[in-house]
Amino acid sequence: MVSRVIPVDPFDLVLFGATGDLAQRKILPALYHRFEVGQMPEQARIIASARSDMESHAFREHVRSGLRDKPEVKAEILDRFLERLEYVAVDALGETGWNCLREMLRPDVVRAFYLSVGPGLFPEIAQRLHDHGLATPDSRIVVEKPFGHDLESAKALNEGLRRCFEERQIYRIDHYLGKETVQNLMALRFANSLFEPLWNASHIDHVQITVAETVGVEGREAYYDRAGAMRDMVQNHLMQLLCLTAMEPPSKFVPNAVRDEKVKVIEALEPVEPGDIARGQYRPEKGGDGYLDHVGNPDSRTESFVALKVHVANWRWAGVPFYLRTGKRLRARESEIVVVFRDPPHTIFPNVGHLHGNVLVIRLQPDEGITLSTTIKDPGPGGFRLADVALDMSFAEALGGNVRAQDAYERLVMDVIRGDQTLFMRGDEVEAAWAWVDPIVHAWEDSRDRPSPYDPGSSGPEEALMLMHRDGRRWRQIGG
Ligand SMILES: NC(=O)C1=CN([C@@H]2O[C@H](COP(=O)(O)OP(=O)(O)OC[C@H]3O[C@@H](n4cnc5c(N)ncnc54)[C@H](OP(=O)(O)O)[C@@H]3O)[C@@H](O)[C@H]2O)C=CC1
Ligand SMILES: O=C1O[C@H](COP(=O)(O)O)[C@@H](O)[C@H](O)[C@H]1O
Repeated sequence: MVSRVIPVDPFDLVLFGATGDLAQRKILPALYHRFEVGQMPEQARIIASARSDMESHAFREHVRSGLRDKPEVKAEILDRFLERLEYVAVDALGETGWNCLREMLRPDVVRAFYLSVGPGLFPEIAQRLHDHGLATPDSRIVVEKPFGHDLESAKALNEGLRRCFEERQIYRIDHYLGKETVQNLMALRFANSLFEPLWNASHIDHVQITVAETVGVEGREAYYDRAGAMRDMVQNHLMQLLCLTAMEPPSKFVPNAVRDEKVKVIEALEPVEPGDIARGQYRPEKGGDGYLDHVGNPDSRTESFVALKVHVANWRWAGVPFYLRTGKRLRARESEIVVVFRDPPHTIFPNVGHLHGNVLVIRLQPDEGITLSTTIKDPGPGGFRLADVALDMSFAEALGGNVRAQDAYERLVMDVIRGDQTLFMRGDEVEAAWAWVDPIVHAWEDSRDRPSPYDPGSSGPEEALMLMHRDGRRWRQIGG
């Protein structure tokens, strides 16, 4: 299956923080790929910007050296892509560069400002874009995560941005929303008639959402030690996965209809009981370093793992627990949503042993796909026995081996140019998520308790396993 690429309108994309890690590792490669597939029209231009003083050709060489060794990058296409790049030095906190930037921008194309800089600079840059006359009524501003450290700081960021831009112009990135399978979750639920009638407390026993990473906190130690897993991952990525799993069908697939439904889920979340949370911090590896060494803070009480049981208090989900967990240095890199259906109300097959029954696994990464386990008759000779089998669908295989999956940033940047906010978080959504997270992290900060240590390469601390065991349930094995 080959999908047709529709070019977007001509644009000027100003990338602040263009020399930084995220821009080099994610945003510029994403733009290269959209160029390669023909989604960028002739008149599309990327204006890279940071404080460092350099000429455009030096910046292009910098980008070339980061991209040219990637196996999927073609030298001749890279040359043509680099011609679309200009560089201008701008100090977000001073006056340098703003006039130059204004002169470069064209009046008759889509104008977008991507702020790949620390969140402390968001209001500063928004204000200067406004004061220097660069922000037009139709221009767009894109901001990276973290969107605040708590409710108060998120409100301050929203106020800072809204002084200069309207909500319809603000694109708050959560890159999980750009992942193919995350969007497939909506397609699965709302483009099929099979699942939705069963998608409620009458038929679903519980839901598990796991985002497990093998990496530690390397490279972002200072930020992470202030944030921890709850702020870094649960407040945004896991919250979004929970919302898309639990929300009511929106009336249309349009930004505010989708986002209204997500906000209702967040507002329906019950406060979490302290006994329903497990926190962990990874130990030193044999002969190596652990979390405390990595962040250079022997007293750190920041969690690199968290698991929690969450309830969505509404008719659809009454009594259905959602178990969430995420952590660093775990056994495997694996993100999935597992929907465990209730057992049949009555079994006509005695002595069949324990089976898993119907479990729908939506795999976000790696090997994106969907598996539905069902119970069938075991074809073996030993009488009437039952067995679990998986109906397995890997997207890579289903869509043809030669289709390269789009990276989340590719989709999101092009959605900005198209002016589609569906996959971006609205201001009230972010604030609602912080309002739910704040009491949890503040309680940790007020207590002297430490997170439980866990071994690198494991599934997290024992307490996380107990969270489900005591309810008579089990996590799906990470990397299993
Ligand atoms: N890196 C990652 O994996 C992820 C990052 N993010 C978020 O993305 C944003 C950028 O992160 P990252 O790329 O890692 O950060 P870096 O520290 O690597 O880069 C920061 C960029 O901002 C520029 N900058 C800093 N101060 C100023 C200033 N006063 N005026 C103009 N430009 C300035 C820097 O360039 P110069 O020094 O030349 O001015 C540099 O280009 C952050 O909000 C981060 O939280 C989100 C998810 C993942
Ligand atoms: O936003 C973040 O996400 C990454 C995980 O993203 P993935 O696409 O690789 O799953 C995480 O490592 C990082 O700590 C966090 O800030």
